[in-house]
Amino acid sequence: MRQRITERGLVVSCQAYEGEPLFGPHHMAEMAKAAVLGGAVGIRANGLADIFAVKQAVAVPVIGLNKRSCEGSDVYITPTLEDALAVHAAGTDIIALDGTNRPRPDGRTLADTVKELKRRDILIMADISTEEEGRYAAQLGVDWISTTLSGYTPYSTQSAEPDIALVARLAAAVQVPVVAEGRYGKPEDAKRALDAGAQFVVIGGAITRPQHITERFVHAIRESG
Ligand SMILES: CC(=O)N[C@H](C=O)[C@@H](O)[C@H](O)[C@H](O)COP(=O)(O)O
Repeated sequence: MRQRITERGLVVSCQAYEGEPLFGPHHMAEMAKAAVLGGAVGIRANGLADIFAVKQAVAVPVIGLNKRSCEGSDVYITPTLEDALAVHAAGTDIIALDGTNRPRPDGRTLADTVKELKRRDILIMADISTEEEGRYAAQLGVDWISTTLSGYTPYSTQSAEPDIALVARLAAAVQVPVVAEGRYGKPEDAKRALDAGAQFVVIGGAITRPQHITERFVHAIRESG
């Protein structure tokens, strides 16, 4: 039985890139266990092997995606219907996919893709970058709208800070639950996003990428010294 995330709270995104010390399903599954011990209400995981391992390791719902760059398309978060079905087959509870209306590598529109997944009763989180994209994805019938891509498309707000204003605008505009994601580095920002109307906040690097956490401390020490 695939699980929904019904609670308000924190979801931890456990992702490492190839070449990083923590890359690999074993490390990500252990990271997920640690996140759940800390109170996470869900885990976000990338890649089929990581999704499978994380599902075995924790009982909370898992949001799965498959990041893949494809020639001729800027869409890389679960870019095709085939990717989405593979993520589903790996056991994920919720599929995260690019929720923008940009051309997709398989030639399907976002609407076609959502329709096919909904026909199979699959839970979908749409990763969007603007209010307009969020409104459109909500209209298509996705289950969550996440601000994941704000700052990562050339036409969205560019900032080093999380886009809490977008969370607030979406929460007022759509009936679908809104997720705050992207550049949440401080607990007080996560709290502000929930106060702005997010159902939950997804935090990645600030919790699960020790090399970046270390770098932040090292820079702060250098600046002060
Ligand atoms: C833009 C994009 O590709 N975001 C990815 C989505 O899965 C991940 O690289 C992020 O780590 C995740 O969204 C959490 O964000 P942050 O690591 O900033 O807390």
